[in-house]
Amino acid sequence: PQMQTNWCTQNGTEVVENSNKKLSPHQESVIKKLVYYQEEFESPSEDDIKKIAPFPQGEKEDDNQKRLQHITEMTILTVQLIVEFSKRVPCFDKLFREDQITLLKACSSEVMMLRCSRKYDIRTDSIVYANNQPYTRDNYSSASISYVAESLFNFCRRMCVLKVDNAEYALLTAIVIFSDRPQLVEPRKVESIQEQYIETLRDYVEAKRPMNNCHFAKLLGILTELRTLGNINSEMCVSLKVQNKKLPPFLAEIWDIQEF
Ligand SMILES: Cc1nc(-c2ccccc2Cl)n(NC(=O)c2ccc3c(c2C)OCCO3)c1C(C)C
Repeated sequence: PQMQTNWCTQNGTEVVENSNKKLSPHQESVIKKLVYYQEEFESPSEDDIKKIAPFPQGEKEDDNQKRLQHITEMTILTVQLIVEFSKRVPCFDKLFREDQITLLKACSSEVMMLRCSRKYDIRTDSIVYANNQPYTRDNYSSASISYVAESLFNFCRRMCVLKVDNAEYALLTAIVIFSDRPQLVEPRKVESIQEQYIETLRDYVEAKRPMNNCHFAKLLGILTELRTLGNINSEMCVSLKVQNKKLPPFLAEIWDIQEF
């Protein structure tokens, strides 16, 4: 049935507007594909997790480095999943290899935060990740990076309140991937691809929640927040380096920790 929105005009006569714009078949198939690959590359496999050094239990001081090591190795596995997902996002293969790498380096920490928020459990106020170990508050504090945990968990709670569904997560991830970044060879091309994903998200939200016209705006607000969180991550990487808590080469390279 045609969903209808009744708008009352000043003099009280009713103007009936047809509100549910349908998604085009193309948009439907893009969303289906994104959600499929989002599930496919959601968490590291059991075997991969077995290869990671176990998270040291107990409160020994020097274990801080080992705890950070554990978080770092889990992050490396997750970033690799993000790379696999990106390769299957429509239009990503239309970009120069150079721009694909620029986009992946810049979006990986932001997509990581987005992934964490999908795993956030508001009841236990923790991020229930693959082996429900690495991204918990006390793991962050015992890895002596507790100061960022607060803003990560606040972000996760905000996402929870917004009740973002799988399709919205997948579209948001695509929009984050095709964000404007420094040194792109084809910035206009990346921008026009992003615009298509933003339009699809808008049409999806309109079709799903016709009366809620600020939900889409709130979803776009998430992008700004992610940009800030990603920047804090970069600053943290530099400060870890200064504290001589070296990050593995893989992360140092993708997060551009300059060898100074
Ligand atoms: C190995 C490693 N893995 C992560 C990470 C872990 C989970 C989500 C996103 C990221 Cl980037 N981080 N970054 C953070 O944990 C991190 C950094 C800054 C933040 C932040 C997080 C989660 O959260 C929001 C505020 O700023 C690190 C380092 C560099 C320790």
